[in-house]
Amino acid sequence: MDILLNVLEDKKIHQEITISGSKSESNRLLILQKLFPEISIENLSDSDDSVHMQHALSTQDELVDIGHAGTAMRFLTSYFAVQENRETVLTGSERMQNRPIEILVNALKDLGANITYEAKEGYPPIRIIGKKLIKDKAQINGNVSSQYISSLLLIASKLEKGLEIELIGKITSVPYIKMTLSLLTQLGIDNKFEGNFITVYPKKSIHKQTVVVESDWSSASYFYSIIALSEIGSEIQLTAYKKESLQGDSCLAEIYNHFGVETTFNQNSITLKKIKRSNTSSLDIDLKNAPDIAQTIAVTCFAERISCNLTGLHTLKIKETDRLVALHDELTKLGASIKVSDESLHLEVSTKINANVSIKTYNDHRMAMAFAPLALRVPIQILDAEVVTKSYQKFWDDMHQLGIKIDNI
Ligand SMILES: O=C(O)C1=C[C@@H](OP(=O)(O)O)[C@@H](O)[C@H](O)C1
Ligand SMILES: C=C(OP(=O)(O)O)C(=O)O
Repeated sequence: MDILLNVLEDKKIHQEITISGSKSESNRLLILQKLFPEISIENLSDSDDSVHMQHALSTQDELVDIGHAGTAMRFLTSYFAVQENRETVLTGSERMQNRPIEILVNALKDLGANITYEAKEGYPPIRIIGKKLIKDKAQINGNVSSQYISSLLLIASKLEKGLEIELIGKITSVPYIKMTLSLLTQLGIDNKFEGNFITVYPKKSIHKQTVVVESDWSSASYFYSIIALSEIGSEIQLTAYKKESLQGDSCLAEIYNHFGVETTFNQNSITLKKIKRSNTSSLDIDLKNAPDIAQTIAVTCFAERISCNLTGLHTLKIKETDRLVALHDELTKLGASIKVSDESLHLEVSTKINANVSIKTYNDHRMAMAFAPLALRVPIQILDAEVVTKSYQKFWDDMHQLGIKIDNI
């Protein structure tokens, strides 16, 4: 489905939007619920990635296909490794078969797991013969994806002696590791993170409890961008959010101050308000702790004529697409002057934004959603717009609710 977003004429926005639960929290809790049936979950994410996770956890089929869902691929690798008497072939989309998994597989094999590659060494599909793991110490490289670490942490309390993990090298996407540990703590599973060592203590069962998932902050980023581009006085209220978030992307509230967007925390929601024109001409932001909002910020800077230097982006090359190349190519079509390296992006101030450009999305939900706010400036075409469902089912309905007229092309 290719679509045209017409220019939003009335840029004074006043709307309320409800966003579904965080896909990161949801996919952790779905694994934990399978290990500890005492857990009930509220405000679960309705994303494709969480649907894939639920399906994978309920089927008895040998072949489990998780589509594009990185968290499902990584978290289920450890989960199936400890399912005794079960053999699983875990696979995903063509892109998933090119997203590396070797670091996690090696750590699990060191713990005693039986995992082999069905095709390319180091990549899905993988064959997992579930068994009891008896070792309690692992080492893992922390610089490629934090999901490998969260994956081990999620099963750790069910190992006989728990697990001590030594993280080697620099650690990336740390808030996602802390999210995993905070959820364990909330459930009553003891753990500690000191220096480069994380320990999770064994736990057989927990108290019956309900966990309410906070709504997804990465999804909120597109509304931050829209408010940044809107008229002064515009407001969007988003539910259900809280100040003490487990999600690292809640740093949006601070970052978007630079664009004149103020965040107010209400009881169960946030209000984003455009309070002033941005007086920033250049931004320098390290996003190693919040890689998923890099595309949103780059597009906001381009539209707001702010130059930016985004660093800490080394994980972007192995996400749904190579996001650095995708951003470079699509922003260039719009008239941007942009340079990327393997871990950074530098954008100069552009004098104009080309209209009616077709944005390719490369099977990446965030490419479609990050470019959508440009409809506050120029008409823009988004190709394969249905990709958004990976994380945000009703994204285009919500854009329509804001007043953006959308035509199929
Ligand atoms: O653990 C998680 O839920 C996630 C961790 C991050 O991945 P990396 O650790 O690979 O950067 C993030 O980009 C992804 O969208 C979700
Ligand atoms: C990188 C992402 O997801 P995953 O790695 O879980 O596929 C994302 O949602 O931006």
